[in-house]
Amino acid sequence: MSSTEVAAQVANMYDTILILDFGSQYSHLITRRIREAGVYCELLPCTQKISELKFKPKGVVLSGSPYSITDKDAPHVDPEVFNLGVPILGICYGLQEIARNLGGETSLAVKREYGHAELTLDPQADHHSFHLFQDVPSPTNVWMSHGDHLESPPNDFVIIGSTSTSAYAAVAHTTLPIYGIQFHPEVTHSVDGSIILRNFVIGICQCEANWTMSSFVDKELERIRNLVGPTGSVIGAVSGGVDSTVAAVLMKRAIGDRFHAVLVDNGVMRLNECEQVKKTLADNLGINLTVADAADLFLGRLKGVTDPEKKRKIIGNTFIEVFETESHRIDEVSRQSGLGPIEWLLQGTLYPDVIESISFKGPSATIKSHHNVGGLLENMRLKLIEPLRELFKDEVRALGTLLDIPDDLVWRHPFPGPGIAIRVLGEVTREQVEIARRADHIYIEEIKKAGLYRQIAQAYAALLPVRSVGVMGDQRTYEQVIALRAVESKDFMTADWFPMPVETLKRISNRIINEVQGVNRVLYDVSSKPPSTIEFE
Ligand SMILES: Nc1ncnc2c1ncn2[C@@H]1O[C@H](COP(=O)(O)OP(=O)(O)OP(=O)(O)O)[C@@H](O)[C@H]1O
Ligand SMILES: O=c1[nH]c(=O)c2[nH+]cn([C@@H]3O[C@H](COP(=O)(O)O)[C@@H](O)[C@H]3O)c2[nH]1
Ligand SMILES: NC(=O)CC[C@H](N)C(=O)O
Ligand SMILES: [Mg+2]
Repeated sequence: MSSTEVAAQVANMYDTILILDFGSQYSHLITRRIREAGVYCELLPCTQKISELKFKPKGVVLSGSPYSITDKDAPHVDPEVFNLGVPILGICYGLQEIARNLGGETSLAVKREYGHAELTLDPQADHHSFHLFQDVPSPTNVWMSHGDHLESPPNDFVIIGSTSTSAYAAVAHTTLPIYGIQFHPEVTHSVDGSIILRNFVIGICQCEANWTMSSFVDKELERIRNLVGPTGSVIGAVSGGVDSTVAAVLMKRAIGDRFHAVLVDNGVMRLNECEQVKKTLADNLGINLTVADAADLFLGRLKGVTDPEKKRKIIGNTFIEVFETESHRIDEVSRQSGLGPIEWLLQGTLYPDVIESISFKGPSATIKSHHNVGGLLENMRLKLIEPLRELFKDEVRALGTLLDIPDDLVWRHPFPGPGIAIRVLGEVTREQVEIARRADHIYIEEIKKAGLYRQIAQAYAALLPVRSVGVMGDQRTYEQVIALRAVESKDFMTADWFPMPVETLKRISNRIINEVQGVNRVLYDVSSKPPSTIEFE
């Protein structure tokens, strides 16, 4: 089954809003806000042919765009969208696109408008039974980001809101449920933006607000069972991270022991991590788990390697090799015990990955080659099952809580596939991994003690490939340096360094230097992303 077919399956189970993406940097936020209103929505590129749509939306949102509507190569929507007979909301470029299709006029603005604006509502002007601005005070603060504007709206459109610089900041058709707004309701700077979007999807499109994690669980369990059938078996790699754990627990609920989880001990996991994951997943959550001990194999292949990309490639390729060997073994055992062959591979793909891959803007430049299980499929001839592909990270966390996964796992910071290997700069040896591991363990322990863990998106200790001079017990030391990294981030695409309290830093530095042999200096990383990245390699 193709991934669009899977998406359509889900879209057909809920009242769904279709968001057509013209490449705006805020498009995914429209999706977020609508989901927060409890309504399911799908983001598709603006080039989507309406006749090829696999579900019937209850309403359509046209996003903003970096293009100017007057550009020769500007993207345009399939005009059939206006014949769907469902409500339409155009945001910024989307408004201009509505005007272009329905006979209005747009032009390049004299001056760009970026930032706050005060929107004054004209309640008289909205003739529809449900008002787009229901419960919104007038004036209200909105966020503008545009160069072009409406010169005149199409026939039968009236103004329902304006600002001092935009006469047509909000317009509506007098009889049809078609709306256009020049500002961005999806960004938090538009203070009543969420209410406006909720008014559109629930009040105007009349969607049922049934997108909740508990309804998702019921429907998803049913979908998985139908997909896999009464005898099918599924295999999946689990890391102990949030995504793979939630996906694994969902599979366990759906098909029990016909789901086989594999944890690869690559020798570069955190301190005691493999034992802990085994305890939680197998002992507490009852998942059918195999731990493949491949630490020697990984560390052997990493010997003498210092180049970050080479390390990543070695770990990625070795991971695939180990996982394949394990899955053949499990397949064999499964056949012999009468459970049937393994036909499916579980992946913890999330919605941001899906958005990225269908992005209207196309793929972005490779900064680092991320290791995940994507490379497995070609050789394995397994069908893919991705129960989280409709969810954002915070939805995955909510789902995890609902599935009774312990809090410390649900709120765990992300951990990269290549693990500590990309946090030990220079050659990765067993001894170096051990130093980084111990320092990291102390660091995280103290962050938790200080009650800061949840405020931080990701924190870890890296071991730098340099030595510095120190003095301990009147003796000269010449030892290594630990760098502490902690960042705040929503999506890990951009990040700011976390302002760690000085007292906490003092305690951490003191403990690391005293307790971790081989370290005599601790630094705190104050670089944001960009221009740095979150990981050192
Ligand atoms: N050591 C490992 N053993 C088995 N599978 C792994 C290992 N490391 C990574 N994976 C696989 O690679 C996938 C991608 O890793 P990723 O870190 O993005 O997700 P995660 O670990 O599930 O969650 P999180 O993002 O919270 O760390 C995991 O979901 C898991 O399937
Ligand atoms: O599963 C993963 N496999 C990888 O190879 C990998 N490399 C980086 N990361 C994580 O991605 C986020 C962004 O990291 P960077 O700013 O270093 O690119 C951060 O959360 C990183 O921890 C990885 N995750
Ligand atoms: N944010 C937007 O959608 C901007 C649309 C268009 N690029 C403009 O400048 O008006
Ligand atoms: Mg991980």
